[in-house]
Amino acid sequence: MSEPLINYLNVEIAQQDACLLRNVNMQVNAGDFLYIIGKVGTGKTSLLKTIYGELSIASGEAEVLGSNIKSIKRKNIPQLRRKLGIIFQDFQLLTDRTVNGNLEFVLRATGWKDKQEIKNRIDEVLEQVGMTNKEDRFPNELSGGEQQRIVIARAILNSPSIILADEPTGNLDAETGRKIVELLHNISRNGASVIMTTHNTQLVKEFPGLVFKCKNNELQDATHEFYNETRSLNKEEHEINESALETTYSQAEFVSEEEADNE
Ligand SMILES: Nc1ncnc2c1ncn2[C@@H]1O[C@H](COP(=O)(O)OP(=O)(O)OP(=O)(O)O)[C@@H](O)[C@H]1O
Repeated sequence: MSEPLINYLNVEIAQQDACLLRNVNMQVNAGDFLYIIGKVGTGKTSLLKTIYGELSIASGEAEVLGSNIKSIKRKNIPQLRRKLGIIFQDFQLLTDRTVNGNLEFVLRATGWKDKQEIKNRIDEVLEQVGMTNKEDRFPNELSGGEQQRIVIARAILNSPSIILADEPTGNLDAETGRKIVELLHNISRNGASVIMTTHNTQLVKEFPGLVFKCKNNELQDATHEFYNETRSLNKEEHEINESALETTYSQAEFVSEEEADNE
């Protein structure tokens, strides 16, 4: 099997000397779809920041696309970031440019020169995110969901092998959020790895992936806990008939999620 795209070994992540996560062990392989969940302030965003070189790791060993994150030189960070697609919840499109202008800006900044190639690539990514015919719109002429699609289009322009999405559905209504996660899943099916932080456990259930939870200063593998549904049922519930079981389970799930959030 090929090397993981991201390999973290016993990494400690801190903000201003306050330890957020310790002993982080995380391997991300091509095509993985990985959710990072956890309560507010538990270090999800900080973890993503270490991947794109915005925050140094406090200790341990970390490699991202062959770069050693601990020893990487500041001048080499832009080069690493060009191989990543980064998506934030506040869209950060340039408001004084059209969709086309936003996408062209990134392509030119990353070395694209040929006018026709630029046009073709913009057409391709807009098609991929279902936004053809919107290239002349300014960001304020688009809905939140449409803006987020353009941000995703921008993130995939240079065919990154890793996409980092920090709460990409945070500002969107439930249905639009679903469509965005569906789109990210489709992109990962084409080979990119996606790492997405979220508070929306419903989406995590609906679109399965690997699940890591920031809790008690650790990054815990919660994948099994999420998808092994029978685990949250007690013995009595197993004895009731099948259709009642389904209803009971969705309630039990809801309660246990709330309990988890209230911990
Ligand atoms: N630049 C910074 N300087 C100092 N402390 C910071 C900085 N950024 C974040 N922190 C602190 O680090 C902790 C973790 O923040 P982080 O943004 O990683 O959490 P999170 O799990 O992503 O939270 P949320 O769910 O609210 O997005 C918080 O207590 C936060 O106040």
